[in-house]
Amino acid sequence: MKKKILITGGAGFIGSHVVRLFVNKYPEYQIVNLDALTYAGNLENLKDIDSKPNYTFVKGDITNLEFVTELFKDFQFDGVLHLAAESHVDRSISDPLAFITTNIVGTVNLLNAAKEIWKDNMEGKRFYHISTDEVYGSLGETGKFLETTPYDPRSPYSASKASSDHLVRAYFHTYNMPVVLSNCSNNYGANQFPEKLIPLVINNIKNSKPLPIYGKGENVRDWLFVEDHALAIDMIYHKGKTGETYNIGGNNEWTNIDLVRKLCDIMDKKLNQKIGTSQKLITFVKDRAGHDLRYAIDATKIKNELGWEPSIQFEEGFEQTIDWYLENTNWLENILSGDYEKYYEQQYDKR
Ligand SMILES: Cc1cn([C@H]2C[C@H](O)[C@@H](COP(=O)(O)OP(=O)(O)O[C@H]3O[C@H](CO)[C@@H](O)[C@H](O)[C@H]3O)O2)c(=O)[nH]c1=O
Repeated sequence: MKKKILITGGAGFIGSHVVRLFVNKYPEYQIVNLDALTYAGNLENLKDIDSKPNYTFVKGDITNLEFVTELFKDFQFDGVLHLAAESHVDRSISDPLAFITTNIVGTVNLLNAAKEIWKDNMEGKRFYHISTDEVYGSLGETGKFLETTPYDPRSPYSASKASSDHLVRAYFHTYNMPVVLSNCSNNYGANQFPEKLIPLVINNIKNSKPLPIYGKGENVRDWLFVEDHALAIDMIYHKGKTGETYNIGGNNEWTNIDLVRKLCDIMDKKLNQKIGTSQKLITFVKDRAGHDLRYAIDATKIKNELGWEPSIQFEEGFEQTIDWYLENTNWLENILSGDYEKYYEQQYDKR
């Protein structure tokens, strides 16, 4: 019988790349994509694979325990890759409760449902929790996050993810749940909702709108191509050690202002504009509350134990990403027809 794998949040940004990889690479698995299709989830992201025989989509909310319990009973999953989450830091500042509910309660619902169907035999089962490097807090100008770095989350978003990480580990220690975790740095690539820095800047340049830079733009992020993240997830799901955590990063640090300037120059070339045109749109705005200064990942463990390292050079991935957003204007228009415009105006008004 085919192994049944549940991927939560599969219609979202990172989730859609993981679903595509698993559906194409593992015809011997039945992949079930569970997604609530909130503002950032979009089935258009998966239209190339949605008629494959080993793929099933289920619309549903992980915060609904009854629904989750029934789903696990019906499908009897062998494995879970849990990516469903509220993920935008700014939204967590205006509405923390949504993050607590989805990221913490939602994770516990999945853990409980898996525990229930696996209680007699955990052999060959796996619960993989996909998380963020933001749980480690903020670095100064030097140093990197290791798997042993103490947790120090500073936004409602990162606190909710830290909490869910702790709960997943608690289920490992208390109930012997066969768990594995990973914490990844900032991702870029196709399908990312344009509230995040890179697609937001691309979209705003296209529409000659201001490019809001929080504070002085000196905050540093470590950028990883999303398809490389999906490959790391595949490796960890299949080869990671039970109970372990793996940090994933791009070894590719940029200050926000340098990244945005680079993006502006590439966009000018692509739009046949004079170099410097897009940079004029850069607007320094009030800083994000509690804005973490720097994230950087030490990805030695995953390299040494599993042989993973980023395969796509930043220049190549970045160019590919920009082209994707320029070519997929319908995707941008469709996803923006939801609540984004309203949200964006509210964020911007506050500054
Ligand atoms: C949206 C926006 C962001 N920024 C800044 C804030 C951050 O320092 C940097 C990137 O912002 P964001 O794209 O929102 O991403 P960030 O807060 O780093 O968090 C991302 O990366 C995390 C991993 O580090 C993920 O866990 C989060 O889900 C993901 O949203 O750019 C601006 O200066 N202006 C903006 O308009």
